[in-house]
Amino acid sequence: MSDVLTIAMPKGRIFEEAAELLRKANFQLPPEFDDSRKLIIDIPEENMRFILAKPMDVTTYVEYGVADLGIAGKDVMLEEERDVYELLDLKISKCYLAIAGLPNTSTSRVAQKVATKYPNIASTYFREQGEQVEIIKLNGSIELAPLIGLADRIVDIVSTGRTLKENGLVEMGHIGDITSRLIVNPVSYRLKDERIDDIVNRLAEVVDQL
Ligand SMILES: Nc1ncnc2c1ncn2[C@@H]1O[C@H](COP(=O)(O)OP(=O)(O)OP(=O)(O)O)[C@@H](O)[C@H]1O
Ligand SMILES: O=P(O)(O)OC[C@H]1O[C@H](OP(=O)(O)OP(=O)(O)O)[C@H](O)[C@@H]1O
Repeated sequence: MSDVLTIAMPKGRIFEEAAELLRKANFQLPPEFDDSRKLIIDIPEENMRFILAKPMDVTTYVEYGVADLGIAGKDVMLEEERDVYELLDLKISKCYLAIAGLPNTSTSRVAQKVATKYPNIASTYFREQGEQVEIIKLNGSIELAPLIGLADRIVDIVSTGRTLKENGLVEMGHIGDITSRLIVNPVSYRLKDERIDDIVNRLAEVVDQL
């Protein structure tokens, strides 16, 4: 098993679409893959090991080389800025990063508060806009912040727009489109390039048909 290839899979909402993509590309994933609390799943037939990680941590496992490959949202890549290469846009888990707030929120006041799960993306964005803001890091339910006066605006993921709508918030800017990407550790790519290219080609064929 020395040349086993380790792939970091994000648990949560990306998992199902990623697993479907892998199966369409003919990776033989057992039923326990989707229905287990195990965090390490070996697939000897493919000489592969899958580790199941929090979506925000996938780039960390890949940067440190404990996973050769990983599937990560572009949002996580932008936020974490880890030393990994992006190999393929898997075009799954589509959403976008937006700025939002209550209607009629003024943007003129200096040092407005911005709540987000993505402090690096948010500070880069506002710096580029020449706006001075105070970033408040939250771990979820970001839309709550402007409703209770913790922040003036938020930077968060929008998918259907339902969460913004049901909380009376409006979009005030678009930061970027997000999909999940196949990423690789640079050293793994040098050492295992043939196997990795084969995986990329198998997945690319499926992605092209999406
Ligand atoms: N509506 C959405 N909201 C959040 N993330 C989405 C959405 N649609 C797609 N994504 C993608 O899914 C990833 C987040 O997945 P998920 O929500 O399972 O993890 P999480 O935010 O770490 O969740 P939790 O902390 O609640 O476990 C994001 O990095 C993004 O790329
Ligand atoms: O546009 P929508 O389809 O409504 O999706 C967007 C919402 O989904 C995510 O939250 P999530 O469900 O991950 O919960 P969280 O607030 O705990 O992060 C995101 O942070 C938004 O709140």
